Amino acid sequence: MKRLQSLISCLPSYKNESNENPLIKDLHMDSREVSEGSLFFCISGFTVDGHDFADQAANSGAAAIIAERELKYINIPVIIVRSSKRAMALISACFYDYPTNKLQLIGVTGTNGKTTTTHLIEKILLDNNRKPGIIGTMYMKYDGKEIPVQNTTPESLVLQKGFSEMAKSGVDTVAMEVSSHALEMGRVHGTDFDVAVFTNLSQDHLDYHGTMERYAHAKGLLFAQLGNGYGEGKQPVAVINIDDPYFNEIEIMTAAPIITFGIKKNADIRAEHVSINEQGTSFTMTMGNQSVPVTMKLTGTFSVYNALAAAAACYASDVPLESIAKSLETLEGVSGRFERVEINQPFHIIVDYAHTPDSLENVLNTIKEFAKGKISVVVGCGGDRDKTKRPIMANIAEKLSDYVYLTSDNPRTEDPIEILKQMEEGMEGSNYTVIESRRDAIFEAVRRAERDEIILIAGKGHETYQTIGTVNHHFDDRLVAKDAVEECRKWEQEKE
Ligand SMILES: CC(=O)N[C@H]1[C@@H](OP(=O)(O)OP(=O)(O)OC[C@H]2O[C@@H](n3ccc(=O)[nH]c3=O)[C@H](O)[C@@H]2O)O[C@H](CO)[C@@H](O)[C@@H]1O[C@H](C)C(=O)N[C@@H](C)C(=O)N[C@H](CCC(=O)O)C(=O)O
Ligand SMILES: Nc1ncnc2c1ncn2[C@@H]1O[C@H](COP(=O)(O)OP(=O)(O)OP(=O)(O)O)[C@@H](O)[C@H]1O
Ligand SMILES: N[C@H](CCC[C@H](N)C(=O)O)C(=O)O
Ligand SMILES: [Mg+2]
Repeated sequence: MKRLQSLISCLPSYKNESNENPLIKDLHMDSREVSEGSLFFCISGFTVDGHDFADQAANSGAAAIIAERELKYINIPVIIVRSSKRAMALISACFYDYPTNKLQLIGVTGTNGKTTTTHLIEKILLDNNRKPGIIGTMYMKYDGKEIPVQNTTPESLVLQKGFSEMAKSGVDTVAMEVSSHALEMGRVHGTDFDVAVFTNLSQDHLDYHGTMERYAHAKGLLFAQLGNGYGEGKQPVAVINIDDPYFNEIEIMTAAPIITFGIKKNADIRAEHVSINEQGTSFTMTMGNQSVPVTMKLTGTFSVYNALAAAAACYASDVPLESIAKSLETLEGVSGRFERVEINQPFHIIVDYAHTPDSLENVLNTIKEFAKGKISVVVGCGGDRDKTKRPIMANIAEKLSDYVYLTSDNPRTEDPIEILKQMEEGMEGSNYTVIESRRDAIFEAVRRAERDEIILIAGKGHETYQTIGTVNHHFDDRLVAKDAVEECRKWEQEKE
């Protein structure tokens, strides 16, 4: 708890016409959650304007309000700022006593591989007797708890509270995903990163960023803020994929020392003698004159990149290279990423979170390397998201497989049939079918599967819901695939 005046004194500028100095007990940006003594932030959102809920917040006991314009008929202090979101980030950090100064914080950004890399980092740290926390697409996780999150990178007040709880429970290092949306909207403003990791950049989120240049710039903001307001005696480090075409755009954004990683170019941490098979990958991880062999169960060249990114981040966080290699060897995999569904069926099912052109291409190319039979793909594209990736993803699925089932992902508020039509524009031949219901598409793919075929079910990975309209329905690709195999078995037995 802090007094209002002390909280607003952390802002670079504000207008306050009240002399009151109430005790602030909590921070809220949703009027429906406001309780007695809260500070309410009016955020002008994409759907509604939080300023319209100021009176509701005041009626629910808010002690003061932060807004971007004067508000009429409100009889609690209203502090005017230029950006409520940025002010919220700075005040949240202050309210929770700057928790990121007390933690080693590793931020991971890039189009693909963030969730995977943060989990690799978590594994390495756990094996090295550290107490890691994770924040990302799947959850906020620490001390045996998994707390659901609404966004990959939560809003600043959720984030700072999370850091604070983590620090209190003894977490020493946090690996978090930092999305381009969060960077652009200032959700991580006021957060003190020790290590910033760039995995890669390829097409996604053009609905939001407009162009690849703007998208790259947003990712670069993580590197621009690296070392700002830095805790004494600590040195920030940037970990950057040197093989990525956007390396220069990212590297130029920071004054911090850089550790590069890669396979093709001369990187600081690099993988040599890379060998990939169905069971996983093996390579030699080299840094300076140190070389360690690595064998891991994650497969595909993209997994080697994720391993190198995690290795470099952990190395920058004082974990020796040999320990890193050992931890990578015993990692089982990350939920919904290249996850196999095997219940003794004579073909294979892989569930993967590929929901961008690049990730789909990577996963299918990996599958092609060891496929003994046909490859089929069940794939859709999310609604209310980048429309331009839809035909591209469909085309990649067609080019790199034998048969495609175009289906729904999370249609959200869009018409699923319209999304499918846009995907279909990318198809050149006729080896595909359109089945709107994802469940029916998975069942059809399983029903038609031949011996040794590999069915890739792409796009939803670990998700346990499907968002149709604004409603989340329970849906888990892995469970539906199992149901399909079992149902097909029953049909076969009935036929005999
Ligand atoms: C486009 C976007 O980022 N939207 C985020 C935004 O929602 P919004 O602007 O629609 O909010 P709004 O409904 O207009 O509400 C505006 C304000 O009024 C308040 N309000 C609203 C109603 C009410 O009765 N009272 C009230 O006070 C709201 O709490 C809010 O403060 O603010 C919400 C609350 O924090 C976010 O959860 C929401 O993320 C949505 C779910 C989302 O899908 N975001 C995506 C685009 C995103 O951010 N994705 C990245 C990951 C990308 C990647 O994987 O690379 C992420 O970090 O999650
Ligand atoms: N380094 C990589 N390069 C390209 N594709 C990758 C890489 N790592 C993972 N992928 C693919 O991307 C999918 C998503 O991986 P992951 O969840 O780790 O990414 P993410 O960056 O966290 O995604 P999101 O933006 O949804 O949070 C994986 O299922 C895999 O298909
Ligand atoms: N973080 C990603 C998740 C996409 C997952 C996919 N299943 C979809 O719904 O499009 C996004 O917001 O674009
Ligand atoms: Mg993620």
